[in-house]
Amino acid sequence: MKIFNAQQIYDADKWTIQRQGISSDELMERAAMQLFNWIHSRLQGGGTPLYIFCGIGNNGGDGIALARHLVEHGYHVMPFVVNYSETRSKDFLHNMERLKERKVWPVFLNDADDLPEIPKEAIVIDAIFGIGLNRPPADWVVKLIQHINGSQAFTLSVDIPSGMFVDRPVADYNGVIQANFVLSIQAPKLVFFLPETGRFVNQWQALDIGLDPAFLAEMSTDFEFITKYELLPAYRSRERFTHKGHYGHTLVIGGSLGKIGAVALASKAALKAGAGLVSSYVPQCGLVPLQSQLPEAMVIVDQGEGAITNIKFDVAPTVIAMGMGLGTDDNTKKTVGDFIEDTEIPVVLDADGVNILAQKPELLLKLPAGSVLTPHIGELKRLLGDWGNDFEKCEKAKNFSLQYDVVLVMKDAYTICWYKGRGYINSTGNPGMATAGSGDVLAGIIAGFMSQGYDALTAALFGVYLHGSSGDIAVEGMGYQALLASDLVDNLGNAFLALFEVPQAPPQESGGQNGQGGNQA
Ligand SMILES: NC(=O)C1=CN([C@@H]2O[C@H](COP(=O)(O)OP(=O)(O)OC[C@H]3O[C@@H](n4cnc5c(N)ncnc54)[C@H](O)[C@@H]3O)[C@@H](O)[C@H]2O)[C@H](O)CC1
Ligand SMILES: [K+]
Repeated sequence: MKIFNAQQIYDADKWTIQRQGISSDELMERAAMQLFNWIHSRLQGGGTPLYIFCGIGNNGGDGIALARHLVEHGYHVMPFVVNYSETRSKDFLHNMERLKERKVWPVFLNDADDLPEIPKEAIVIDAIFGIGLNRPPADWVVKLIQHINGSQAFTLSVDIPSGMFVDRPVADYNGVIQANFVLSIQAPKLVFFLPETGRFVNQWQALDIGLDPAFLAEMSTDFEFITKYELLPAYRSRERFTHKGHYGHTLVIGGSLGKIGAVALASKAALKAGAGLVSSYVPQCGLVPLQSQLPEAMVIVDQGEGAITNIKFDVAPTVIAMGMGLGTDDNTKKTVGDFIEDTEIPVVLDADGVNILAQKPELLLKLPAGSVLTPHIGELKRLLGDWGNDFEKCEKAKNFSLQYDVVLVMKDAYTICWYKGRGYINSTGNPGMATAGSGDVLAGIIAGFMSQGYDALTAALFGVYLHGSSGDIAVEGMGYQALLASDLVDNLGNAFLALFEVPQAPPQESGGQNGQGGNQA
């Protein structure tokens, strides 16, 4: 699902109005109907008071039109106009007239003395600012936002939490609506997925208002939200007359004394992801533990006892997953550096592998074509240097991936994979996955996909998605705290099966429990 910027949304509006021969007012009416249907199907006409705070732009217009539908269906509606400007939009004014025709007169709020009492059992509908916010709100509007946040009432934001810009960092963290739920018009916004702004969005759902599909399909976007529907066309089924040689050979290089488990997790994950063969390259201390716990993998031992000191093997892997549990021994760093410099086999570099690149940036230019880096936030900082905010972080990550022609997997609550100037935002995962070994499993899955012939980007997208999906399935049976990285491996088969489950109802683009969500690896 494409993620549009504000200009693209305005362009799509214009085009839709022209192409479909409708007025902008009719488009707003579609948005209001979708908002109404969503609320009505949940409240079923219940008597909960609905406090609707509307700005004077089109976001406010959505709110006023919604108020009319709710009034017509007998809801207990308390509409307010947050009168922050004299420049009202045409469709806002139009909907105000319609509401007044129904003998409903919103209360106008003009300054901080006007803040209404909001009972905590009320539902607040926030339609103050939408994607048109272009400067920090006035102080009294910030006070209103704080007042709403302090009310403890369930808060539903229309399109985007008010006070949040759609394309730049928050100006004042105390001046943004803390939304329990966001009903986002047509598509989710990038800011829902970045940690600094995403924390204001607990759950969200996109409401399709029928913007011209051909126009949307043609528009190229900087970001895409990856669900199984984006991935399924790239899935390769297992053919009958094939053997293990058709599915490639993953070599996992890593481990040091006390950290052999990382290699075991990555190796098993690669096998579970479908690699035909997996070899694990470890120091000598890894031989017995690996052979005894993972009989399906072959083990190659380095000459070093407790750490890898001189990488040498005589197999011909399709892909190499490298870095998990390596440690920081000087000999290890040297042999890994030399190896990266010489090899032409695509690598999936994780953990200490990434740190070695950060220390020796000259190696970045030597990375084999089709390689993938999977840093967590700390490793990313070592690689890119610090950033001022999430937008700057994204810009740096995008440029890094472009400069070195690698897939950069930026692991976070919503992991973003960067390639060729685009960011692919993952939709699965949960905070239970913030646990030791989770990243080793991810690197193994991605390598397992690459070994089967998937290109690096597709392998990364499948890997990140299935890793998160496996975590989501696992926590259903155990909760967040008890999740272990090995549960992610054990549930990978179920995650594959879930790819092919047909939903009972048409798929709804949604995401959520953001305060609790994320596929931290
Ligand atoms: N296709 C769609 O997604 C549709 C979305 N709709 C809704 O329209 C809003 C966007 O409406 P817009 O009028 O452009 O902006 P806002 O409602 O966000 O209003 C802001 C308004 O006020 C001015 N402004 C900006 N910042 C400030 C400030 N700090 N203080 C005072 N005034 C400010 C700005 O110039 C705007 O005019 C979108 O979010 C959806 O909710 C349509 O209903 C249907 C199509
Ligand atoms: K809003």
